[in-house]
Amino acid sequence: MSSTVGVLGGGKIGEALLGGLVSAGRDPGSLLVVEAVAARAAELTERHGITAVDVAEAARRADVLVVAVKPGDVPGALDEVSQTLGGCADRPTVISLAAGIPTSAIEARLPAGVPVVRVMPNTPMLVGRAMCVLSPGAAAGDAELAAAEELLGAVGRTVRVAEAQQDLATALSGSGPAYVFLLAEAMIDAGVALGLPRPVATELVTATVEGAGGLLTTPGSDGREGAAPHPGLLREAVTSPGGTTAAALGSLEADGLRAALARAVTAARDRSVALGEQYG
Ligand SMILES: NC(=O)C1=CN([C@@H]2O[C@H](COP(=O)(O)OP(=O)(O)OC[C@H]3O[C@@H](n4cnc5c(N)ncnc54)[C@H](OP(=O)(O)O)[C@@H]3O)[C@@H](O)[C@H]2O)C=CC1
Ligand SMILES: O=C(O)[C@@H]1CCC=N1
Repeated sequence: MSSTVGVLGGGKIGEALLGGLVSAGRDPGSLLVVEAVAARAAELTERHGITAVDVAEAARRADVLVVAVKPGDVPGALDEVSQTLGGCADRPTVISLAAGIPTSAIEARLPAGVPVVRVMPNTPMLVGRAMCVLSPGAAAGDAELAAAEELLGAVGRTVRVAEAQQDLATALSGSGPAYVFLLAEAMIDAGVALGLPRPVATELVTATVEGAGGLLTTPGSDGREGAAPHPGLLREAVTSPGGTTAAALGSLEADGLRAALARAVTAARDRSVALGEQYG
């Protein structure tokens, strides 16, 4: 029998996890959601066949309790969990998806010894293509970390990092899908501005992003066997001498795209640190 997973917060990332797990074949009967907005809870129940419960029931029944509320709501949600867990012999592993909040701050609000794993996921989880970055807290051993990896491995890839690197992981893979969506949106708008019908521009760009992602993740696609594809080599393969791509890349470099991205990732990293200081 599969373990019971309770998710606190049925928002964007909570649904990406729940929906991704159901799509990956998990029994919806093993999934609980605690959602503050009743209409949203009903929507999730209807859409994914999962069960909406209150926080006390989730804390009592879940083997794994996933915290998927906004960073500012984490202290309040953990206090509610803690009240229930105080009277429970069996305690779940707590997986926190909240940006910025250190495991030490989560542990401090829970009964002593509750294992905590900090995870930075991303929304491609909904379609089984998440990047989940994991760091164990003080009371999480190999068994809890392996269980978290097994759970999240069903909806994408997992990687372990030292907790000190979580804010940077948040800036790259947590927020990263939004950078790609912005790029896609801007490309579509440019195509429309130059005369393509929007549906055609959208199909061209989305297929291009998907295809480029396929090259980036297919070993040997840059002509080198046995090594991870290098983005620079893949870009060179598109760039004919004196051609259209060189003209476009020259324009992007002149407009400072690389520096803009570096500043954006730094801003996201700094914001993650600040969220931890504010709510941790
Ligand atoms: N969205 C993303 O791509 C990612 C998000 N995260 C992290 O996941 C967390 C959630 O983000 P996201 O899903 O985008 O946020 P959302 O606001 O979409 O979802 C949070 C949901 O939780 C509800 N909620 C608030 N407090 C409680 C509570 N005590 N019990 C039950 N439900 C509650 C909120 O209701 P209400 O609206 O009424 O407050 C809301 O519906 C954040 O900590 C974020 O840092 C991590 C990686 C990626
Ligand atoms: O924007 C945020 O704060 C969250 C964390 C990473 C992605 N979304």
